[in-house]
Amino acid sequence: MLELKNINKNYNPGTVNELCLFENFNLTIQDGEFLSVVGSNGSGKTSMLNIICGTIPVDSGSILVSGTDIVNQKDYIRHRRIGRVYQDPSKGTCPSMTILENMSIADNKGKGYGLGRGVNKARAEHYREMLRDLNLGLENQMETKVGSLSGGQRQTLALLMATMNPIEFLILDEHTAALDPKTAEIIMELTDKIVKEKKVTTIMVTHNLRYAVEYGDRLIMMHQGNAIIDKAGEEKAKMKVDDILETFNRISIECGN
Ligand SMILES: Nc1ncnc2c1ncn2[C@@H]1O[C@H](COP(=O)(O)OP(=O)(O)OP(=O)(O)O)[C@@H](O)[C@H]1O
Repeated sequence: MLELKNINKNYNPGTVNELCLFENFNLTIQDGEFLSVVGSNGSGKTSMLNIICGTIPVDSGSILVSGTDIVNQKDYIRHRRIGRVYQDPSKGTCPSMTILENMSIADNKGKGYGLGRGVNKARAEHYREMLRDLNLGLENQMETKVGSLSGGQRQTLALLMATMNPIEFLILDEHTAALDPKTAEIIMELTDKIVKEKKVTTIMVTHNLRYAVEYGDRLIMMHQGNAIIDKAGEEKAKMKVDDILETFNRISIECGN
């Protein structure tokens, strides 16, 4: 179980740009839950992910993983149990290295081999099988530099690399936003397959309301650092895109936008 407890976060404290984003923010995510997160620009979605990953510190509060507070744990330690895929397909992979080299580095993550562990025939064959499953023909391009792949191919590889080793949390930060509709659909189907197979606790931030409604077993909507909608189970299954749009429209009117 992942628990954010009484999280407080001020950006630029003591300056004219001070922003109190989270004030006693609480969120509990069950093991194996697939949580979709929607919300307007600036509502705090990415900040929440960064707080979980440890890339930004909190002012106060706890982040409990199975009851242990990791709030002071360094980000590189937390990353051992987290796979993260970003909006930008160029993040999460190294463009000047081949597919094979990229996969080898991802495979070595958290295993303490450093860069010294080479790729033997068996490992290369294992990667080839994983790539073959994607049906993108990447298994025949293992010596191709990742920088020459299309955005969709690269994002697929980034997702595969983020999840190829056992992880406890999969963090998806608008990971389909830069893709064309067909490729985005492929990535979402692959995401769903991976989440179900690995039963990994997943947090997916998306502006695609249809994906938020169709995928996952819980949905929250963020607004000014709060979760103003939180639906799971039957309630989530019954949700429609129009329900979320209605709330979006209501809060924009309330905020005078
Ligand atoms: N490092 C930072 N320093 C100062 N302010 C920040 C920082 N990161 C985010 N913010 C501010 O915090 C607020 C929330 O930003 P955040 O990126 O978390 O929102 P978001 O919901 O992910 O938005 P979007 O949908 O546009 O990606 C914004 O007002 C943003 O300007």
